[in-house]
Amino acid sequence: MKIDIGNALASEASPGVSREALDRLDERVARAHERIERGRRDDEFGYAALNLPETTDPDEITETVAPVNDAAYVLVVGIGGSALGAATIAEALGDSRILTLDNVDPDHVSEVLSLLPLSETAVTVVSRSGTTAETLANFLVVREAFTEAGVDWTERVVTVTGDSGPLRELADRHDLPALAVPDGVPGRFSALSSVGLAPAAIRGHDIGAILDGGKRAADCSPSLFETPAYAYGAVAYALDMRGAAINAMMPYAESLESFAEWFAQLWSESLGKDGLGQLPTRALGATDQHSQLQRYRAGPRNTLVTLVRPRERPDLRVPETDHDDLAYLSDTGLGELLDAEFDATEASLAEAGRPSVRIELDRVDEAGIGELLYTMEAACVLAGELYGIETFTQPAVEWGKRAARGLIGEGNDESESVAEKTRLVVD
Ligand SMILES: O=P(O)(O)OC[C@H]1O[C@H](O)[C@H](O)[C@@H](O)[C@@H]1O
Repeated sequence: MKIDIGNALASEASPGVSREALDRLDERVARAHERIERGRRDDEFGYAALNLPETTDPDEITETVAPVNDAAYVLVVGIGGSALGAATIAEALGDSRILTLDNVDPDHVSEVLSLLPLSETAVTVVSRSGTTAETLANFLVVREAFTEAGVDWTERVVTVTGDSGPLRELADRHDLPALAVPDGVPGRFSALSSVGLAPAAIRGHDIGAILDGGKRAADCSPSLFETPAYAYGAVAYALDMRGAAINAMMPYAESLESFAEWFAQLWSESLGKDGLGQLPTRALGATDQHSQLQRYRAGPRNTLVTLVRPRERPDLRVPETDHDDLAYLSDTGLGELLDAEFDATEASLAEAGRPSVRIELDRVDEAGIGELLYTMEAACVLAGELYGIETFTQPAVEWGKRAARGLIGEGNDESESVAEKTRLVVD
């Protein structure tokens, strides 16, 4: 994987970071690296996630899901870090038979359940805490749909959860295949564990190759000039400090659209603390080139655009035509056109002096997605060290989670403050 930070330099863009500032920042990166390595060595909470390519056992996952590996479809029931990694991997591998329920929208849940052939569907129900209301509510609905369809749900469900909690009790009571969420790994950093890999394993994908991709990125040296993950984390941090409060993640591949969603959780839950942190936004090239690019290039100077693409992709030729006006398209490929769009967007931003970073992976395949996920996680951990915040907690999200539980349950302090909210209603 290559990361090009040239268009984020102060000589090219505003906000931008000067070479001298980068050299100074590199000294802080070296100290942060030491801290990260210590955390990895001691398997400290959060830092342990960066060991997953080594510590995750792909055979254990494959063996545990074996009772359901005849499934034509997999339905992932989870939310946040318990869903986005699996969805990102499924999309990158081009597997549209892995579907995700990560919202409690009744119309959507009903539609998904009515479309799936349940007797040929495996369900992975995933919750680190085992208590998340959306996941457990969806699971109860899914379970009932199986029963109504005359399918024994206990034969179709795999659980992925912690050592205790309601989901673990359920797995024990019904003797369900159960995978453990590894200790010390927050949900948004768990893509390279059973959490992200179990659905792909059920569908017969080579999850070992995904982990091998992670290993390729895991050997970090203490300099941003040598480690792509650190280059990205350090530059994003430095640009934020200079006013780029928004980080627009813009992959040029449909197979990476969910990756941008996964990145948004990683970046915002990890770094949005103490009044700090970039707001990650999601875009897709070339589609959003025809909408959001206007704002990136001509709006406030507060946005870093992160452009991501594979260096190789299968192409699809554009047929020849006898229309003179379209002749320039003849004998090109859609992939070639997409690459030209990527280059044009990058140049357009540079021409207006707006910062961008280019991330290129070899291919969107098992190793490619493993490497990309790991690189962004390491970038995020590095950025957290530079900000000096607690990267691995999410107290603001937990508040909302408790309030929602209080509102539909017996009430609590958080749900009371919902009722006390000031209203100024216009009807
Ligand atoms: O895996 P669970 O315990 O069900 O949690 C699912 C999600 O819940 C919350 O929203 C957390 O802030 C997320 O980080 C987490 O990924």
